[in-house]
Amino acid sequence: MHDHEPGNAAAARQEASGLYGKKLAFYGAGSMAEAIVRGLLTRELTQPQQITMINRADAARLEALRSRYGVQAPSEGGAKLEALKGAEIVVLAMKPKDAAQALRQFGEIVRPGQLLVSVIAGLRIAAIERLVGRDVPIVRTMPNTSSTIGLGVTGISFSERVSPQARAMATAMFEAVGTAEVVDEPLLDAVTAVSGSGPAYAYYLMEQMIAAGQQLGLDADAARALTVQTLRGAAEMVLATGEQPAELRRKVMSPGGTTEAAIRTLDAHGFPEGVQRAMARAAERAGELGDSIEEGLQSS
Ligand SMILES: NC(=O)C1=CN([C@@H]2O[C@H](COP(=O)(O)OP(=O)(O)OC[C@H]3O[C@@H](n4cnc5c(N)ncnc54)[C@H](OP(=O)(O)O)[C@@H]3O)[C@@H](O)[C@H]2O)C=CC1
Ligand SMILES: O=C(O)[C@@H]1CCC=N1
Repeated sequence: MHDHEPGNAAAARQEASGLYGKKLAFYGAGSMAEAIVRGLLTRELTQPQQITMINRADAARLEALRSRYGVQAPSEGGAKLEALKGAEIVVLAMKPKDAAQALRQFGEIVRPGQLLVSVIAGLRIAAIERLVGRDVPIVRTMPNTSSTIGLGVTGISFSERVSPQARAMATAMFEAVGTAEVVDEPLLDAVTAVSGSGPAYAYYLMEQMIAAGQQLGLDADAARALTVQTLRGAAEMVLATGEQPAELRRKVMSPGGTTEAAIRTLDAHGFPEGVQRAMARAAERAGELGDSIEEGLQSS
């Protein structure tokens, strides 16, 4: 799937990651699972026949995944369980509200040596251990959907049981679809607020800029093209120059000019405080999701 590089680059990545040839089961086959699968296949880190995607009920979704990626996506219950049992790496990728039940089911069939990788917001390593056993190595992560195009960023933390090789493999899995930062587990809720949910803030800003551009007389296509390239260019400028965003902003803001007028208006409408409050609330919500999963485990 990767057209513009010599085959030996893919082979080097495959060797470095240790993922190639490993059986991967995605327990949950929604947006986030698809983003990772697509990224892994595009980077040729593994092959479609090594991947099984499992959901609860949506057969049309499974058919779409089979035809889009050539992965295994069984619809029959026994085959789903077999795939979970047989996988060397199981990626937990259902919504937090569905996690307790799914983990309970997995706890009955888990076998030693399997590596569990969770992408579930809020779900703590201790809660996973309670159901599947303390001997199972667990990787808790917070990726984002930009993994689809290899531009994701993922926060990662490990339980004590994760071996150095498994740490390297899990990190390589997410580096294959972007960049990865290892953080202490409690910081994953902050990562969720910054980069897990973050693409949505950028899209929301784009929505508002496109709508405002249209109000100012641009047609929809022009407003979209100008907005998207502007945000892309701004992100690339921060990376390419290494300068602080505040510094780059000052270079755009001529004294008494249009940008200053706009930024003052944003400040008057509470933009900085709004962003800070929004992200604090996202982090808090991640904690609440974790709490509610643990309450579900207690009531079982
Ligand atoms: N979307 C995002 O931007 C990000 C999401 N995440 C995390 O990823 C996880 C998944 O999110 P997302 O992909 O958006 O969610 P989706 O709703 O798109 O997908 C959830 C998937 O889980 C499946 N599922 C639910 N319960 C079970 C079960 N008991 N057994 C098997 N499959 C099950 C669903 O199947 P069915 O449709 O058949 O019910 C569906 O395929 C969440 O925990 C979220 O916190 C993390 C980072 C970013
Ligand atoms: O909104 C959510 O809960 C998930 C976690 C981060 C992005 N999507």
